Amino acid sequence: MRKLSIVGAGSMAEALISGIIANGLINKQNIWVTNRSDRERLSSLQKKYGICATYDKAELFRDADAVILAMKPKDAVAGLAKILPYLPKNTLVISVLAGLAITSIEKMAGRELAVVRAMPNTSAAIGKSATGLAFNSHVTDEQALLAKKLFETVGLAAFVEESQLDAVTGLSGSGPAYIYYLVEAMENSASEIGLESHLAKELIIQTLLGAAEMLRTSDKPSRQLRHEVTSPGGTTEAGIRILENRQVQASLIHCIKEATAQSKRLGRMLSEAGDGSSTSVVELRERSS
Ligand SMILES: NC(=O)C1=CN([C@@H]2O[C@H](COP(=O)(O)OP(=O)(O)OC[C@H]3O[C@@H](n4cnc5c(N)ncnc54)[C@H](O)[C@@H]3O)[C@@H](O)[C@H]2O)C=CC1
Ligand SMILES: O=C(O)[C@@H]1CCC=N1
Repeated sequence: MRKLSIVGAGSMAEALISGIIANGLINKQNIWVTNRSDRERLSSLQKKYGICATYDKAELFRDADAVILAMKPKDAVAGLAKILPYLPKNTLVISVLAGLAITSIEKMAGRELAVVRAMPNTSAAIGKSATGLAFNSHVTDEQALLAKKLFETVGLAAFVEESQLDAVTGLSGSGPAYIYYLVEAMENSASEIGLESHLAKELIIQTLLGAAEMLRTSDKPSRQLRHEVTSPGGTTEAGIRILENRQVQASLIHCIKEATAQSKRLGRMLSEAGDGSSTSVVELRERSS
């Protein structure tokens, strides 16, 4: 790829930039980035990665093979209205926005576009994202492979049907937050059970790494691995009984379903907003709560 342009310069954009550069997929001077107005943020990215930054849309998009959309969904409609008219005809559009359907992007552009919709997660920052990718019929085989390669620089990438992307968002897009939530609870318990916080953190991290590696390398299903930790009449059994009594597993399933539903709602809201409706993200959140 000769040139990649990124619209939005937040955490997801930075994670992708660092992965792409570390893997040498694109020369850093050919990666361009912009944001809404935070010049300081752009210049810090420029200094840190040696990439280019601009507010000039013609310069940003000139000869770009691909453009990554990486603003927040709430900024999508206004942001896209400003940039879509400047997109060169054959440029591949890659959106990482939660919920935003490929047809909504095409509708907002008012023309046919080659669009890849991707859902990575923040572990992209350390090359460990789990990314789902879908694309429309205007995307060539070469473009689809390029998009996959791009996300493979930041971890695992797999093609899915676009209809599955809300589920990917609810499961692995938001997934790191669920794990951090669990870790918060483990950390908070440490002081109550008499462990010093630094030691507790090391024990927690190693426990997570070990469990993740067991899941990755063992043929045994997660349920069996759990049973192997759980001695009859032992400590794990006593602890898990509390989780079962409080329906923690059912709550987690509910959590993932709700995140998936929110991705769908965001998609509908963005589609309506793109059509000129005045529904805001805040209104949507209120409606769904
Ligand atoms: N943070 C996460 O865990 C994940 C986020 N995503 C998606 O990535 C997108 C970005 O998320 P973050 O990086 O976390 O957000 P962020 O808030 O860190 O960054 C958003 C960036 O977009 C820029 N922006 C806003 N309006 C703009 C406009 N009109 N033109 C140009 N730039 C504009 C902002 O200045 C900011 O640099 C979201 O759509 C989110 O759904 C996807 C997967 C995981
Ligand atoms: O919370 C969100 O909406 C974004 C999408 C997936 C993770 N973070």
